[in-house]
Formats: sequence, C-alpha cells, structure tokens
Amino acid sequence: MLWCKEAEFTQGAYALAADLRIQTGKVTAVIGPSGAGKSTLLGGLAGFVPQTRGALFWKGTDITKLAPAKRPVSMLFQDNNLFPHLTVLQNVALALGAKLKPSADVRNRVETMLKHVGLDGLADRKPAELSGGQQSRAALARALLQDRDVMLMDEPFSALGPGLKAEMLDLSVALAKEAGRTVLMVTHDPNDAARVADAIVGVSPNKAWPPVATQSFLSDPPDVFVDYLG
Ligand SMILES: Nc1ncnc2c1ncn2[C@@H]1O[C@H](COP(=O)(O)OP(=O)(O)OP(=O)(O)O)[C@@H](O)[C@H]1O
Repeated sequence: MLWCKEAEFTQGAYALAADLRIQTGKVTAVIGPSGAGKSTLLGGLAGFVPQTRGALFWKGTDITKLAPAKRPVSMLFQDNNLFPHLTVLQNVALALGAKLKPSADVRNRVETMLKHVGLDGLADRKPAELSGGQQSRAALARALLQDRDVMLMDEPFSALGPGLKAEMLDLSVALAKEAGRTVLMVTHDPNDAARVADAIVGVSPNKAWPPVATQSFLSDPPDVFVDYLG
C-alpha cells in the first residue's frame, strides 16, 4: 500500500492536502479540474514537489525523506524526457544505469523491452527520427525497465491523437500490470478511468480525496466532483 498519511505537498503558495491509501497492484486514475493539483500530487509522491506535512509510506517503509532517485517510483511525463543526442537504446538503457556503450546483456534486455512496446528494430535511432507515438513507446520502455514498484503517469500521451492515446494508455497499463506495478495515472478523460482504472482519486483545489471504486465514482460522484464531471 502507498499511504499518504496526513500529507501536504507544496509548490510556491499552493498546498495540496492528501490523506489517502493506494492499494498495491491496482490502477488508480487521478482526475479533477485543471489547476486543482493532480501534477502536484504525483510530483509529491515522486519527491519532486516538497512535502511540508505528514508522512509517506510504501509497504510500511517511511519514504518521506527519500530523494526521487531512491524512491520505488518511476514516472512518465508528457514530454517523454528522452535525451535527443542519445539513441533509443542508450535512452532506454539509462533505466538500468547503463553507460553510453551498453553491454551485450543490457542491449538484450533493452531490445526485449523494445519488442514489448512495439519498437522492434528501432534501437539505433535518435528520438527525432521517431514519431510522437514511437517516442512515447521509448519512454514507456524506459519506465518499465526501471523496475520500480510504482509507476506514475502524468498524461504522457495527451499530445497524441485520441486513438493512439487510448492504445498507448492500454498498452502501458497492461505491461505495468503484467510487471506487478502499482499505477497512478492523471487523466482528464473519465472514459480512460472507466476503461483501465480500478479506483479514482479525485483532486479538488487543495485536496486529494481517498480513492473510490471507479464505477461508484463515475455513476455517483462525490458532491465536489459533480460539476467537473458534468
Ligand atoms: N512551480 C510552481 N510554483 C508555484 N505554484 C505552482 C507551481 N506549479 C504549479 N503551481 C500551482 O499549483 C496549482 C496546482 O497545479 P497542478 O499543475 O498540480 O494542477 P493540475 O491539476 O495538474 O492541473 P492541469 O490539469 O491543468 O495540468 C496551480 O494553482 C498551479 O498554478
């Protein structure tokens, strides 16, 4: 379980309170109005946004003070964070702490993962030689190879067209589940949540609410989200 115990995450003048528990191995969608604090929540869990109150536990271990790189968390962002001067192989191999000339073993592991995400044969291209969807796949491969228990997705596919966005979301969730990950994904689309999420964390200004089963949240939303869901 990922437990935000009476936590507060703060960016400048903005503070988000979160007192909630996320179940291990489940997919949880994070939804709520623009500017409410969804990215703040994920950034706080990843350790990029300062935690100013409370504690954060993963499977009973206090990770509140751990630096981002030491947390059991991988993150997929909208900009993919691929290094333009590195090949796909080198970018993805970074997940394994590999140097610029990966060993044969690392190359094998990366190429197997590239096959999983549909990038077979593209290991030696640079990011600029890939389509937007292929770049997303490379970032997904890197996040999956990182082998961290929790995968945070902050709308990584929102720049893609609707069909590809849905396909990438489904692929990410399927592969993350296969790898036994716990997934938190920000989305603006309740249909995404309905399709892939077990539960929904609603974020209203300054507060992230405890998760509610997806169907209950969508069919009978908590009062504070009724207007947002329309
Ligand atoms: N670096 C920062 N410094 C100060 N305030 C910030 C910073 N980043 C975000 N904020 C503020 O924190 C609040 C929450 O922002 P956040 O990006 O978490 O919202 P969001 O729900 O993810 O929004 P969106 O759906 O538009 O991406 C906003 O009021 C925003 O202006």
